Amino acid sequence: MATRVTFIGAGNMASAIIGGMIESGHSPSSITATSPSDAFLAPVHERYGIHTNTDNVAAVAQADVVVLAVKPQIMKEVCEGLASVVQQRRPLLISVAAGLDAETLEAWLGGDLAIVRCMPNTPALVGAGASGLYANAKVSDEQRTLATELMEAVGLVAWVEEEPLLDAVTAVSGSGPAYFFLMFEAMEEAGVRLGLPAETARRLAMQTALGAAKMAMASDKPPEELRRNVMSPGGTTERAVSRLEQGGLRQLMAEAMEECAERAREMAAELGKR
Ligand SMILES: NC(=O)C1=CN([C@@H]2O[C@H](COP(=O)(O)OP(=O)(O)OC[C@H]3O[C@@H](n4cnc5c(N)ncnc54)[C@H](OP(=O)(O)O)[C@@H]3O)[C@@H](O)[C@H]2O)C=CC1
Ligand SMILES: O=C(O)[C@@H]1CCC=N1
Repeated sequence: MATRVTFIGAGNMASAIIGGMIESGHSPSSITATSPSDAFLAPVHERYGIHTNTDNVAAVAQADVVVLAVKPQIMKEVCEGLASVVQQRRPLLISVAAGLDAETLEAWLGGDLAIVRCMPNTPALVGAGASGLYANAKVSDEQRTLATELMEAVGLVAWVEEEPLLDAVTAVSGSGPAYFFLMFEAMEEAGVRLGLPAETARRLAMQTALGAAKMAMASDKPPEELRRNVMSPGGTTERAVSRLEQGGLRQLMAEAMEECAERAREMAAELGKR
């Protein structure tokens, strides 16, 4: 029988993973998603053909894997409500919440449980996600393989052996799509200022990002060399890149990502109080 996966929460991140799983051939009938509101679940059911349920406990009672995909701020309440069924059923638990550490989640769920923390990102929806995974000591090799298979169905998987590194993963890839979307906005606005129709500037910017990522992933050359190949001496790219360097792009990126990781640590401290 197919592995039965229940998502607690059916929002942006859960929908992205569910959409990617189905796209990669996972049977919709083995997936359940929960949310407090039937009105919210109806379109999810309609769109993906999965089971939906407003009752978290009933949905977990049938699950082999439970993906905790609610906002960190309500995770304590949700976990405490699930503790009894989880202790009985003992599924593999995968939390996608930013910040919250495995020890805290395990305590909220009644203790002594296999917990994988996963930091995915929304491009999972199109099978191009990037996830960092960390397993607590109770996760078996089979369960690690199961978590890997589940997340590889929607993109790249990288395991980290030290839990705090998940905050770095959050800064790179969990929040990362937003950095590129912001870059698209900025490139579109600048393209329009240079006279292009907005739609043309947007499509060119996105295709360029896709092409650059594909090319860099297929190449054995580091990004720096690929960049230098675009920069003809005395040419246009050199002028643009020097402006970005003078404007402090690298330092700005370092600071933004440090803030991101710091926020994950703050959230853990704020929410992890038991
Ligand atoms: N968005 C992203 O790019 C990423 C998010 N994450 C993590 O994913 C998690 C979810 O984020 P995101 O999907 O963006 O948030 P959303 O707000 O989009 O989704 C949260 C979902 O949880 C549902 N929910 C609320 N209360 C309950 C409950 N008691 N039981 C079951 N479901 C409930 C909400 O339903 P309703 O709307 O009806 O309240 C909603 O469907 C967070 O912990 C976040 O840190 C991780 C990586 C990337
Ligand atoms: O912004 C957030 O808190 C979540 C976690 C990573 C991406 N979105």
